[in-house]
Amino acid sequence: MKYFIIINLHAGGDNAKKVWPDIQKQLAAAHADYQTLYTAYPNHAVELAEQALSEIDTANQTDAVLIAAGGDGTLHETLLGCQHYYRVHQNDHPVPIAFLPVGSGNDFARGLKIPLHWEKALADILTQSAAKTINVGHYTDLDHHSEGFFTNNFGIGFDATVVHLANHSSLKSHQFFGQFSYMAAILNVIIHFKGFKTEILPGNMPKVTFDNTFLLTTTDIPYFGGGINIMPSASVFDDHLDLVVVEKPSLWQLILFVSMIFLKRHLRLKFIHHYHEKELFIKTNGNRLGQIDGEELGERTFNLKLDTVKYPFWIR
Ligand SMILES: Nc1ncnc2c1ncn2[C@@H]1O[C@H](COP(=O)(O)OP(=O)(O)OP(=O)(O)O)[C@@H](O)[C@H]1O
Repeated sequence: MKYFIIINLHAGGDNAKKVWPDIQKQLAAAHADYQTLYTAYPNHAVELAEQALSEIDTANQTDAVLIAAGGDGTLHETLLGCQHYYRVHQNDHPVPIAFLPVGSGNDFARGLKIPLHWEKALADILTQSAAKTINVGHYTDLDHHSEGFFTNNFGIGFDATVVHLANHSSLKSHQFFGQFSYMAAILNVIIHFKGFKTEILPGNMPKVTFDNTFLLTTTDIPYFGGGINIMPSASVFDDHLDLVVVEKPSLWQLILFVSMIFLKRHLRLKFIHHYHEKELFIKTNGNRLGQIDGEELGERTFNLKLDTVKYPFWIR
C-alpha cells in the first residue's frame, strides 16, 4: 500500500504536532510506504487531497490510501478535495480515505468506532486490507447554486453558534483548557440564544414549520460537538440522513434535554422532532450561523436540499 498522509499539525490544539514524531516512528517500524502533505493554512487540505489524487493518477498507483490526520475539519476538507477531483475525473476509481484522529472533537472516529488513540487507529489503518463504502452527507444550496459534503453533520442555530464561539474562544488553542472551550461556549449560547423560524420538507411528507427553532442538525453519525450523542441510531451505512429539530426549550426543558441525552432518551421529548429520510429540504428565515463538520459556514439564510453520496473509507 502507498499512504498519502494529509496532516494538520495544529489539530487538537497542536496535539498533532506533539504526536507526529511518534506517528512517523510507528510508520517506519511498520515499513509503511508513505508520503506526507502538511497543511499550511485553513482549507489547504482540500487542495492537498486534489494534489495527492492527481499524483496517484499520474503514477497509476492502484493501492493508494489517503489518510486525513487531524480533527473532523481536516477529514471534512480531505473529503471535499476528493469530491472536487472526482467531479472532473468521473471515470477514475476513488481512492479511499482513512482517518487518523489527532484533533479535539473527533466525532467521526467516535461514530465509526475508530480508536480515539492515534496509535491504535494507525495500527488499524496499516493492517486494513480493503475499503468500505459509506454514505456521506451532501447538500445543495438552492439559493446560491452551490454544493458541499459532510462526514458528520450540518447544523444551523445552537450547535453552529457554539462552534462559532468555541472557535473564537481564547481557550480553544490551549492544549489542556481547549477541551473546555465547547463547554464555555454552550453555557454562553444557552443564556443568549434566540429561536428562529424554519420550514422542513422531510422526503415525501408534508411541509412542517417550526416558529421557535433552537437546534437544527442534519447528521450522518451519532455524535456532534465533541462527543454529544445527539442521534444514537444515525449511521453512515444507510443512505438516510437524520434530522433533529429542537424547539427553544425553557430552562427546565433544557435541563431535561441534557439529562435525557445522557440516557439516550431525549428523542421522546415533545419539543424534539426527528426525521430519518433519504432527502430533506430545509429553509430558514433571517440570518443564522451554520456549521459543517465543526467548521464555520458563517451567518446567512439557508435554503438547502440534503441527501447522501457514496464514498470508500479505509475503516473496519
Ligand atoms: N496550518 C494551518 N494553520 C492554521 N489552521 C489550519 C492549518 N491547517 C489546517 N487548519 C485549520 O484548522 C482547523 C481545525 O482543524 P481540525 O478540525 O482538523 O482540528 P480540531 O479543530 O482540533 O479537531 P475537531 O474538528 O475534531 O474538533 C480547520 O479549520 C483547518 O482548516
